[in-house]
Formats: sequence, C-alpha cells, structure tokens
Amino acid sequence: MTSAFDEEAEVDASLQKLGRERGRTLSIDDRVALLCPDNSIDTVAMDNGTAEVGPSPRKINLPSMADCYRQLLEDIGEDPTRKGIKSTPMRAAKAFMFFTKGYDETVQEEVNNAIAHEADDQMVMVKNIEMFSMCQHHLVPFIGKVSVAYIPNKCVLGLSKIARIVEIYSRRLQTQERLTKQIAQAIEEAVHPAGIAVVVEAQHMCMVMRGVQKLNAVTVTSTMLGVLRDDPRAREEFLALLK
Ligand SMILES: Nc1nc2c(ncn2[C@@H]2O[C@H](COP(=O)(O)OP(=O)(O)OP(=O)(O)O)[C@@H](O)[C@H]2O)c(=O)[nH]1
Repeated sequence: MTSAFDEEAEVDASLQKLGRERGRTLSIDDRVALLCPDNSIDTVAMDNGTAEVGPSPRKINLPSMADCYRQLLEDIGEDPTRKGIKSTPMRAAKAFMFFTKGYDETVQEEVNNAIAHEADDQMVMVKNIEMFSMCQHHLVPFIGKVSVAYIPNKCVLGLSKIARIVEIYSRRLQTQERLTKQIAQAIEEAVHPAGIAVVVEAQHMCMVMRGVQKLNAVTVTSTMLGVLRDDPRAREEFLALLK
C-alpha cells in the first residue's frame, strides 16, 4: 500500500521533473494539482503574465439544482409539495450557489488596483478573518478564522483585499490544507512579499454533526513562505502577533 509519505516523495520527484522540463521553479499550485488531480484546477493566464488558479467559469442552472433538491427531499421521506417546504428546493439551490460563489470570482478582479508601492518592510498582519467553507468530502461546512501576515517587498496590498482573497478561496468546495495554500499563493502572486504566513483554524461540521462527532476538535493548518518560513526571528514575531 502507498503511504502518504511515498505519495509526497512521488510528488517531489514529479515536480522536479516538470520543473526541469519547463525550465522554472514550480509553484505550490503545481504541487496541489499533482496531489489533488481530481480537483479540476485550471490554470488561466492573466494579463500580467501571472497565473490565477480556479475552476472554469460555471454554468448556473438553478431549476436543475432545484429539481435535485426536490428529489433529495423525496428521498429522505419528505413531501416536497407540502406547505412550508414547497419553495425550499429553489431556496436551497440559491443558497448552495452562494456557498460556492468563489468559483465566480478571481483574485485579479477582487484585488483590482489596490496594490501600492510602499518602502516600509514591517510585518503586516490581518488576523481572525471569519471563514465559511464547504468540505469537499461531505458537502457540509467547515467554519473558522484565517490569519494572514506578510512582510512587504516594495508593495502593499489593500487590507480588505486580504479578506476578499479568503472569501474567493473559501467559498468553494475545499480541503483546509488547499485553502491555506491557495490564500498564501494568491498574496505571493499579488505583491511578491519577502515572506507570507497563513494560519487557518477551523471546525469541520463533518466531524461535529456526524461521523466521529467531536464537538471541540479544531484543525489548524499553516503555510509559511519566504522569510516567514526561513528566518526564526520573523517567525517568532508572527507567532507573537498571532496570540
Ligand atoms: N485532510 C483533510 N481531511 C478532511 C477535510 N475535510 C474532511 N476531511 C476528512 O476526509 C475524510 C473522508 O474519509 P472517508 O473515510 O472517505 O469518509 P467517512 O466515512 O465519511 O469518514 P468519517 O468522517 O471518519 O466518518 C475524513 O477523515 C474527513 O475528516 C480537510 O479539509 N482536510
């Protein structure tokens, strides 16, 4: 049986091979795409030559989604025509579109032009950004908070845009690990900072309301890049600010 470690080693070998073929260092998303080939991640070239990672533009078909919810209601033993839930299928369809609205958004559009030249190279941190996402395994929510820090390298990003980036990637079917990496990569591509740290803390409803039913289990994931990964003093500063 292949272990997770074997899989990692395989991915590393594939990344090195791909990097040699393409003549460049490969990004986190190359790794994510290799680790999660079923995630239908597309790479779409953006005007400025960087890459935005996201699914293809989706078709919105609310009546078809409502039909599915109507069927689901029947399958759980409900009467979808009864008063009170007659409008539920369409309502649920709209709600599900909202839960996954990140598929309709791109970092380029949301960040807009909120990037400014700034000589300051002190750490910027936005912490406790509320996050609502959907587990790709069970289609139930995982909810928590995201903290993002970066050390500017001549450019700073509008503060609200950090929360917008969190929205774009969390409002999709996700794993917490991938969400964490995608947020870090989006900031990397937007302002090329000297270092980035992203920490996500979340409770997964698939572990709370069903399955193992652990009400207090909190999952913490992090991605650290650049000096925030390599320089112990920068890491310490980040961890102190995170408290
Ligand atoms: N790594 C990771 N795992 C997740 C995430 N969200 C859900 N999972 C896990 O995905 C796994 C799916 O395992 P399966 O055994 O196929 O599904 P299951 O029978 O519903 O598993 P249980 O939840 O243990 O009942 C579970 O262990 C979930 O906890 C996530 O964001 N990251």
